[in-house]
Amino acid sequence: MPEQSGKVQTVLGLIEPDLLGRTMTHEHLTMTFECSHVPPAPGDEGLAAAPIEMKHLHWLQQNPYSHHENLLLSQEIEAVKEELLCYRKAGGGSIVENTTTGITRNLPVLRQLAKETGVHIIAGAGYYVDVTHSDETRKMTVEKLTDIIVNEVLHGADGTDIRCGVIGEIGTSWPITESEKKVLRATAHAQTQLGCPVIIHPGRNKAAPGEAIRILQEAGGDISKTVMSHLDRSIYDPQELLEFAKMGSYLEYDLFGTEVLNYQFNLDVDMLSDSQRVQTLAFLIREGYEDRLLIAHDIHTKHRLTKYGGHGFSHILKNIVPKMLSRGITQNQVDKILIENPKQWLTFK
Ligand SMILES: CCC(=O)NCCS(=O)(=O)O
Repeated sequence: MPEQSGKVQTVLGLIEPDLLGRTMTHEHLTMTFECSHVPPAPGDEGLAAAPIEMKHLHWLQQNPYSHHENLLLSQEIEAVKEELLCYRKAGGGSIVENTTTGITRNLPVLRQLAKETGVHIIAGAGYYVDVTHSDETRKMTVEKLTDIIVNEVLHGADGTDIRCGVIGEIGTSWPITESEKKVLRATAHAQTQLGCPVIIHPGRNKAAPGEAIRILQEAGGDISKTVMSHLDRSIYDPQELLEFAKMGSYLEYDLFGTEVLNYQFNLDVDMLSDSQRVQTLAFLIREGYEDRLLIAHDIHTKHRLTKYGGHGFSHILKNIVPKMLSRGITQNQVDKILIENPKQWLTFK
């Protein structure tokens, strides 16, 4: 039985699950997102190249992926540290940092932030979407990929002794590519060895979450210990959502704070507002899924930090929790979503 059994693995070492407290299960504290740059609309090239300023904020909030500098969250370590201190003051305890290979994971910075702020930080093992896979990664067998992921959890990643406490976010596109399928299978094999939590980033299509879960299932993964991220922009129809929920993964609404007219990555999607996210949580609770729900902000660009006029890491605790309570979700259910469910998911079997 690995030493992680019954514990949560943070970047500072193993902790008792009860120490986690309120937990955001999908955030980024340092990463780069140039792989997802969207060219600006004709005429907006000047805005896209201008420094971030108050007078451009509305444009930036609506076009976050067209501004190169905005994609470099890795430049904001001091601002993120300040945010984490505010998060603690607001009652936050832990954050799962989902940055995987391909989007500039920086484990020494995560360790430093955990030490300086007292927030428990759990780092992610594995690989982001295909477009970030190196030629070397693409050539690897499932066995080799499994070894690498297992090593990142048991011994440390990126040449450090800092150990990851979840596998993911494992990136998938739509359709899921051959290289991503191998990584999914390796994830399932590593999870079988380790009894650890897994978190998946689905492609931007309503069929994508189900397809990723099927691949994991066929490879022996433990779906009850797997989180499906980004449901906010993936499955809208209530019946289709319930069909997906029956597959048994955790259901994560992790784009709280993102309110946009046009979702740049898929213009067919009408992105949920925060009010609609709360309504969806209430719906899933009524349908019996309160033990499966998780929430977060998935901050991954500069403009969502308070330094740049964004909502920051405390938005859920300060604004969304009161809204949940005012819409018939009980304190006990809020605590399940923010404390108990993350604890169950993050504890190694
Ligand atoms: C690395 C951050 C990330 O993948 N965020 C998801 C953005 S979205 O696909 O849900 O728009």
